[in-house]
Amino acid sequence: MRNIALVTGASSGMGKEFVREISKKYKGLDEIWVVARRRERLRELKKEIIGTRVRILPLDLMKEESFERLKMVLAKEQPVVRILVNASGYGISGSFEHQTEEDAAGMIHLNCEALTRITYLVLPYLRRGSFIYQMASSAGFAPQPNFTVYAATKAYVKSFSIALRQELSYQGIRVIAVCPGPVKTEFFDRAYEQEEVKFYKKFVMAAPKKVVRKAIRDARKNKAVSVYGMTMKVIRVICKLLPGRWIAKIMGK
Ligand SMILES: NC(=O)C1=CN([C@@H]2O[C@H](COP(=O)(O)OP(=O)(O)OC[C@H]3O[C@@H](n4cnc5c(N)ncnc54)[C@H](OP(=O)(O)O)[C@@H]3O)[C@@H](O)[C@H]2O)C=CC1
Ligand SMILES: CC(=O)[C@H](N)C(=O)O
Repeated sequence: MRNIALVTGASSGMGKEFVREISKKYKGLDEIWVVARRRERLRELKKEIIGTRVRILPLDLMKEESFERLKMVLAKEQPVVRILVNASGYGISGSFEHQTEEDAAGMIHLNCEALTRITYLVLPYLRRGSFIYQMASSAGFAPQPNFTVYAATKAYVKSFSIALRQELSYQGIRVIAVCPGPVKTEFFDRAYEQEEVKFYKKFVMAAPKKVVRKAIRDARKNKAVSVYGMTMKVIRVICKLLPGRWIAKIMGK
């Protein structure tokens, strides 16, 4: 029986960092399966990882055939998935009306639908003691004008993860919603292509390695949500205390 970890969004940012950390921190894994569109990036990562085999699955999770392919590979290999990390995702900032229809729908497609389908496909291969890391965001704590669709997708991921965690707790499978604030990755190149990254985001920008290490520690403590940094923890409490429409008003200004 082969024990594996499956990481989506592994070609950059937090997905890539998860692969690095998993290879060091989880003993007894035979393989790490890495998913993203950029094959070259995945090859570079494979070369870097020592001690655990890396299997490259160059898949576009916006395309139907990718799910068929993953389903087939899982059915053929019959692995035990010890860790699933859903880190593929993107965001586009700016007002809803100035966004392209493709992007507005695309964020929902990748951040919500693909993440849900991957979780569903992998579920039969998880066992007692397995972990699911879902990349949500602090953007999921409250509605965010000018990041409207993105924040809504992350509210979905957070809600989905917390409910699923409860459902799977009886099988001894742990689900954690990872909810960092701004993290220094390529995410911002695409998200803020049309405008400057907000100064307060630059101010609290975290290193991906620290966010991922904290997520792994929190998952081991069986936490439902992982939030990196004091600022984001305070923001989370504020978002719990104030009505969403107030937060939206403040953020909108
Ligand atoms: N950076 C931040 O501040 C924060 C990010 N997050 C969330 O964390 C997750 C990871 O983000 P981060 O690491 O920052 O971003 P990156 O842009 O660095 O990484 C995104 C990953 O998603 C993959 N991806 C994008 N589109 C597709 C697709 N169609 N099919 C398959 N894979 C795809 C990319 O690979 P490729 O292009 O090769 O396909 C890449 O590996 C996202 O869900 C993001 O929303 C949450 C909180 C904060
Ligand atoms: C990109 C993110 O998800 C981050 N939490 C932010 O709000 O900037």
